[in-house]
Amino acid sequence: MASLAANLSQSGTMWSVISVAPYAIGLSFFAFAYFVILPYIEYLRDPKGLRKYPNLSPFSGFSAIPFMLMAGRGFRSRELAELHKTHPVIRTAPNALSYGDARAIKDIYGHNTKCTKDGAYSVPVGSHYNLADVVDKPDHARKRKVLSSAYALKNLESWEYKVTDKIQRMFRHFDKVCTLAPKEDVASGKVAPDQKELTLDLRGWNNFFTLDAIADIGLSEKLGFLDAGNDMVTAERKDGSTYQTSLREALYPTARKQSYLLWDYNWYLTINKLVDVIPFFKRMSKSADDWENIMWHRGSKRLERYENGEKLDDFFQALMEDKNGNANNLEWGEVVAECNIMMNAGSVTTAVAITNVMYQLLRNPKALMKLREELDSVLDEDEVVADYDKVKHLPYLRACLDESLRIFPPTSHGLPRETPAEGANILGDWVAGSTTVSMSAFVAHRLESIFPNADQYIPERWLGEEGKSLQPYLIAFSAGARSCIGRNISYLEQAKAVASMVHRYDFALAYPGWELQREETMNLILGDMPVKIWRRDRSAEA
Ligand code: HEM
Repeated sequence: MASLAANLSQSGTMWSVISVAPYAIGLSFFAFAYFVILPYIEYLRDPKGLRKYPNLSPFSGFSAIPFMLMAGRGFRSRELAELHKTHPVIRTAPNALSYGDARAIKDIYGHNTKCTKDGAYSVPVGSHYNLADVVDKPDHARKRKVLSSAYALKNLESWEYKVTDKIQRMFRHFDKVCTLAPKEDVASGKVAPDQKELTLDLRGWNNFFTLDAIADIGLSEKLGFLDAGNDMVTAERKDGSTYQTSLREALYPTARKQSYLLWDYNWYLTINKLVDVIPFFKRMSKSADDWENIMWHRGSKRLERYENGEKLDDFFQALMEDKNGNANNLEWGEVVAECNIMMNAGSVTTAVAITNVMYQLLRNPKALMKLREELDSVLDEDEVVADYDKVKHLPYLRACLDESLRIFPPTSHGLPRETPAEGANILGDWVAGSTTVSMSAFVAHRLESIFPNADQYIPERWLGEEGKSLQPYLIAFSAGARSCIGRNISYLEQAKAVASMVHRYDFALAYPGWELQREETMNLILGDMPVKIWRRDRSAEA
């Protein structure tokens, strides 16, 4: 009986295999034809004239997969920078060109460009666009007008006290974990400090700082990460239930997933769901939900205060009403979307920037010394947090910040733009309509023709008239109408934080030659930065 049943089930399995086989074969053939043969025919047909450009890989003319795989290797722009040394234009995908010549900056991103943001921005959008992902030019202009008062310098400087407060809180922790001043050989970076004395992860604390600061500037919200020493926050599901989660764990993996998958716009949404069968990607999707839920909770709490008539001095207030108190009448989804981008773009990038400068200064003691001299000449000896008025025009401080933004731009990847329907002239060449074009800031900043010894940290290059003439090639904040609206907030945070840290403390890296780990997602994010920290001893320096 048992063997009859086994035979029956075996023959049943066989029949079902036989009956399914034609469909499987058909499907495979269809997939092969759709994903390989047709794109290859299109590649040979070359209706847009893109075949004249060298391919990133032999497959790039008919598939975006090689470009997607590059993301997995961790630093796409660095690989592109190498390739662009010999090729000014590279075809990275069937419909995408990467540029490696500084003249392309104006053509692609400049004020007069006809290029717009491409599918990379619109495809993943939720219910409402925010200022950074809106594609339509008039809609962008409308949003930028509403938001420009929120981001205006005048508002910004009136919010300085919020940044001061966060630096004070950060320094309470720094003071607590300060170690004893080391011997000269450790202080000068020649000898590794005792590993037990690496009491501070500077990268983590810079991130707590920028998150606490932007939450206060934006939503009058006290996240309290600097007080707690961690980034646990409340998130709220749409059914009203709440839970605790790590903010950075919610924020970073979402960008990582997009950087792997977001290069075939037609298939992104499908691929994005399909890959969730793999736990590695599934975890990233959960992070995206957590991020939405965090922002939903924060936004709702702030709305409650607004509806209760509280007039708070923050970005949210400026979103809801113009300076005369007239309602802006934005839909609630749009308000949440703007808060979302402000918290996201407004924290990650500046934390990366501050960490990078500190890292560069520790690796370049002469630059650090020069900066100290400049700071000591304007700050009182016992001044804990640098007053922005005193440091905002210091040329060497600004040069240190800009040189760091140059050598490792926090948003490093090529920001994709689409040529208008009628095509566009780029580098003197006509490029057909609806083609994706981009130039990575990392690639632009490593051009030897503009930045000699481009791999070296040389703040002096930004000084004087010569330095001024380099500014158009610093595209860490992008360029033109879609350039960063938050750059002034960022410079304020960077200048105050770096000046105050350098003025009050001394640091040593984990060992001579220690390097900061970087991973390029949409941003160039950083690994931990363990340091030994101690209070500066001016008498010993004299
Ligand atoms: C070092 C710090 C920063 C860097 C390197 C940076 C970089 C950039 C870049 C490259 C863009 C263009 C993005 C694109 O075209 O896709 C951009 C746009 C934007 N950034 Fe920043 N950013 C920084 C700080 C900030 C801060 C502090 C905020 C907000 C408080 C902010 C908010 C925005 C917004 C809203 C946009 C979109 C602007 C538009 O399209 O009109 N950023 N940023």
